[in-house]
Amino acid sequence: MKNYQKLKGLVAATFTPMYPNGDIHYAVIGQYAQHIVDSGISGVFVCGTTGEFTSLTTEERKQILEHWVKAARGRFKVIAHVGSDNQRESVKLSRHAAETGAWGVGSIAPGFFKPASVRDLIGFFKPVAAAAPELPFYYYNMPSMTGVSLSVAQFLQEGKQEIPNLAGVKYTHNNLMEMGDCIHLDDGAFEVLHGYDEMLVCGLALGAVAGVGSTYNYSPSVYLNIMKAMEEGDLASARAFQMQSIEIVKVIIKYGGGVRGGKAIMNLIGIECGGCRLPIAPFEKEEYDSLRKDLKEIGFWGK
Ligand SMILES: CC(=O)N[C@@H]([C@@H](O)[C@H](O)[C@H](O)CO)[C@@H](O)CC(=O)C(=O)O
Repeated sequence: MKNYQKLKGLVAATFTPMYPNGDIHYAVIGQYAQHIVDSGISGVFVCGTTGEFTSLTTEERKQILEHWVKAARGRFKVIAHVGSDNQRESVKLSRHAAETGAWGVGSIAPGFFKPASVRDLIGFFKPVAAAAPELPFYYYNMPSMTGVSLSVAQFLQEGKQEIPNLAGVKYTHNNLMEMGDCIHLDDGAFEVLHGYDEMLVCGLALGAVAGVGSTYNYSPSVYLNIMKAMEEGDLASARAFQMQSIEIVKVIIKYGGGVRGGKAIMNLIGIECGGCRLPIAPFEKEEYDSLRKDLKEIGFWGK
């Protein structure tokens, strides 16, 4: 694996811009990338949950990644999510990510047929990571979606023996005890990327230094403020900013969660991400009016 600088700061889990008919609106990615630069975000995680990867074809995922790498122009790190229930598709995506010039790769566990053991999970990921041997590989742990609740610490320790480019884990779970364990495993040998935006302060308190999240796309300053306050040891301010994030997350939950609600907020801030693909329902005009009002009430647009 190449020598690389570990992740630090905010990594935005990107939305996939779409036209009203569901086709990918690739042209938006240039403007979106500039927004990422202007927001002070260090990287993007492309075609993950927020990017609706399960609703995209392999060819679309490749093209979306190519647009992001091109638009980034080295100004921020581009991590390709290459996960799939189909290991062979995942290998193809991983190889493509390396050829395209992605900075790193990540993969979620297969969730339909689930690995029964850590050994099986390692076996599943081994060729995927090996298809991009020079890039850091991150396990995307998200038991709420995959139903895979294997020990992450055990995966990291045993996985490192067989996956030389295993860099760490994108930890989207609220088991903070396990998360802390992973951060301190083998004297901090692994990167642990915090995954739940509404609890970022908890991950930072345990020693995480980077997070991957969907709400960073449209509220970067809230999270940059949390990071700054934590670095300065100003817990009261960090907590106050975290409460702002919680208010935002409460709003997106009301509108169907991070993908549906978040995409609608992106449209409201002027990055035309459009709607989601079914089975995520379209956003109605009246919902936009009500969302705008709810965001105003929590001071999203400023006082
Ligand atoms: C379950 C879920 O979608 N989690 C989000 C969070 O950013 C989430 O939207 C946020 O914490 C609000 O709950 C990210 O961890 C997902 C993510 O990184 C991705 O899109 O790959």
